[in-house]
Amino acid sequence: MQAQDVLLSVRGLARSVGSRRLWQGLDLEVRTGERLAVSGPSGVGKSLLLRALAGLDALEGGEVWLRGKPQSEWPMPQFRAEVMYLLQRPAPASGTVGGHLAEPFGFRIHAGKRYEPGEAARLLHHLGRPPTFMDQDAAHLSGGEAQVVALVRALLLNPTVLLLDEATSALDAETAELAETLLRTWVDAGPARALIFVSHDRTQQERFATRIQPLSGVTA
Ligand SMILES: Nc1ncnc2c1ncn2[C@@H]1O[C@H](COP(=O)(O)OP(=O)(O)OP(=O)(O)O)[C@@H](O)[C@H]1O
Repeated sequence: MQAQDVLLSVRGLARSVGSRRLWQGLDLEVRTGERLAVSGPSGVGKSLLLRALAGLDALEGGEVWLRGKPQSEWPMPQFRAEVMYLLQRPAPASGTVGGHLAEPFGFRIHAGKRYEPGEAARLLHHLGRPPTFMDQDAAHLSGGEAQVVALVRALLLNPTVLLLDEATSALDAETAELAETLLRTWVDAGPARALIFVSHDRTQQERFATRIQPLSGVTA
């Protein structure tokens, strides 16, 4: 593999909460085509690691790199358009599902992208949602439906790296596997895509990950 295959990496990352040091000297990287699982016991800092990778929390030590350039040198909106973080409980949305999916295409940072309703419908269909789902009230979705919408919204925006923080945890087993198929296809379609995910479901980790990185194993 070439150095340019590395899409996202961290070097020497440190994080404390209060007086407790969670990790320091943490190194990690994800390359084109990878589906990296970050594993570890509750409270080890998996979510905080994904938040650091996404540029959502200030770094205490170390540096995050995207495609060979430090996070600090990226305009943050552009960085966040390339490194997208999906959390377990997506923020409440308003309007219809279709409107919510189309909304970010009106943001300046996504100006070069075009909303394709047909593609949105195809992805929703793959995840078992009927055509009428587009007209449903986005504010009153179930936990699993909200995860489906968040996932489809992210895929439509086509980032470079997707960070999934228990982002399929509310889905039934069948839909979770359909989501994995969709994500696998998305990563493989490239040319330069990868994802990092956190899941408490050990069978999902083993089934879906191309590599598993134990967080405790990288703590200095
Ligand atoms: N904003 C915060 N302020 C203070 N402590 C925090 C904050 N966010 C997280 N923590 C603490 O940091 C530690 C790591 O949290 P994090 O959510 O990253 O763990 P995790 O490994 O994802 O856990 P889980 O598997 O239970 O989701 C926990 O002990 C948590 O209580």
